[in-house]
Amino acid sequence: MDVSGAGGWDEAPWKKLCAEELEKQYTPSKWTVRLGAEETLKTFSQIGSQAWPFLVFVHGGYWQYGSKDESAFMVNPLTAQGVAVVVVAYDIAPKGTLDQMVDQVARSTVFVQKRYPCNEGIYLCGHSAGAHLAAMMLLTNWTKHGVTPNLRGFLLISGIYDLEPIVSTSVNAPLHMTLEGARRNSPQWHLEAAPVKPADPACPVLVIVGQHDSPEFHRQSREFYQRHASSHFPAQTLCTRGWKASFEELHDVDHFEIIWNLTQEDDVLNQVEPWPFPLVAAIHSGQHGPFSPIEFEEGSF
Ligand SMILES: N[C@@H](CC(=O)c1ccccc1NC=O)C(=O)O
Repeated sequence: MDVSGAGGWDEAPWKKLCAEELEKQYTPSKWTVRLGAEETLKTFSQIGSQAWPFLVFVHGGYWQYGSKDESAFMVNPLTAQGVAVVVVAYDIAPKGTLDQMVDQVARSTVFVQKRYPCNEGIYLCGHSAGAHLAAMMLLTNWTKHGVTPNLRGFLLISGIYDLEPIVSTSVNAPLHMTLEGARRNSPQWHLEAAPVKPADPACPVLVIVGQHDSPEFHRQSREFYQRHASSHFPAQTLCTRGWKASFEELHDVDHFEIIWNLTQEDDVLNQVEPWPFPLVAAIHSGQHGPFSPIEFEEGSF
């Protein structure tokens, strides 16, 4: 078939247009009827940047088991109430080292900020080893990441904040942490060593432990939150470091029930009172959502 325009075909209509008119024809924003071109493009580019609150969840599993795919259990109660939920993937041991996992969670948080710059706050929530990784974000120097995430709250559930005791347990077999590596990745020790102050002093940090968590888990949470007379740590704690921290022992739950309960819409963690976060206001205002869960692989940005 002859498509050249020769051989009896009419000349293609667009060929009759001058360069300027052709340009206009192929610039859709010049044809909008309600908003101006610039405003339309700006509005459109923000469709994917809605002003939602984001809950970024970091799963536990002693840095060696668990995955994002098994850890989306809190998505429905939260998305139903207008909170976008991000379930973070990170390379567990033996593939990943503690340093890498900490960096991956930082980069995942930065991803959310860059992808959704209009977010109404990023709330970091972690369970167990995930609470440790989330807690490391309290001490992250964001300048090297090019953006400071809009962190508005931390929910640290049954976490470990001093990794030194872990070095002496079987948990360390696949982790290969040295004492130095353990300290480097211990938020409890960073509170003392690094002169990091909260970027937003109003950012609340809720440290939660289950009533039936072991005494060592209780001690870890309490001492991260606030110094006790018997503490062997240096003087700094979340409270003395200027964080708006609070501590909660959740009644009659163990290390696992404390997080299973997040699947329940009427669970205490999903209700107003123990959450000192503005997230609660967003959850209960009903002005957001419903939304789909957002999941992404670290490194996809
Ligand atoms: N091996 C551990 C399991 C464990 O600690 C765990 C399991 C699932 C999710 C979190 C866990 N702990 C910390 O990250 C245990 O037997 O208790």
